[in-house]
Amino acid sequence: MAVHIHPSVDDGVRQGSGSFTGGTLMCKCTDEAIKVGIKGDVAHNHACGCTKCWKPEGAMFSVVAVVPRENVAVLEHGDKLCVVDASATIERYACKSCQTHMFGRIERTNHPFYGLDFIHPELFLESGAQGPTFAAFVSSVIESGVEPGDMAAIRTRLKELGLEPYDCLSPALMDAIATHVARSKAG
Ligand SMILES: N[C@@H](CCC(=O)N[C@@H](CSCO)C(=O)NCC(=O)O)C(=O)O
Ligand SMILES: [Zn+2]
Ligand SMILES: [Zn+2]
Repeated sequence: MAVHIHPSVDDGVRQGSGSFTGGTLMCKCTDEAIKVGIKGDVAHNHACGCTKCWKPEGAMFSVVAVVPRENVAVLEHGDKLCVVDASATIERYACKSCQTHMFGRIERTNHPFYGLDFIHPELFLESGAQGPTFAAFVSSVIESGVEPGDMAAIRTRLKELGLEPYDCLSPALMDAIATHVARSKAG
């Protein structure tokens, strides 16, 4: 079985230039496209198998990364943005016309990732942003209809691409979450 993860990684993961200074994300509309400016490079770029992250047509995984929220600015056609699910931890701002998610924002100030926005680097008009380095919420693709029996091949393919598969986030991010929780409890 040929396993397709995401069009931007299926031919091999492209590493970032290491000197990416930011760029513009554009939605898929051919007319009046939304543009969002991002300052600086992305961090923690990963393939995400969860049901909530935006994926291009036909992709099994999303590719999503974080940037400081103050580095995100809506440049054009922001009137076309709407929040997909206001009850979600990450409020994802999508284009009303083409459904592309432009950025996801956490408003809960006590959340471990408060201050970071989630974006999809494939929407950059420029190349050179950091590439994905792991795969998160891999088992969650089953919730989108993937056959449980296909999971072994999917995890093998992710490893082959250098995207270590995890069923939640990477150890570094899980440690960051646990550290935040421990410090909050310590008051
Ligand atoms: N099995 C669920 C998992 C959804 C989930 O918890 N997603 C994570 C990762 S998104 C980017 O890595 C998360 O933090 N979600 C918070 C939110 O989406 O608001 C499923 O697949 O739906
Ligand atoms: Zn659009
Ligand atoms: Zn996700």
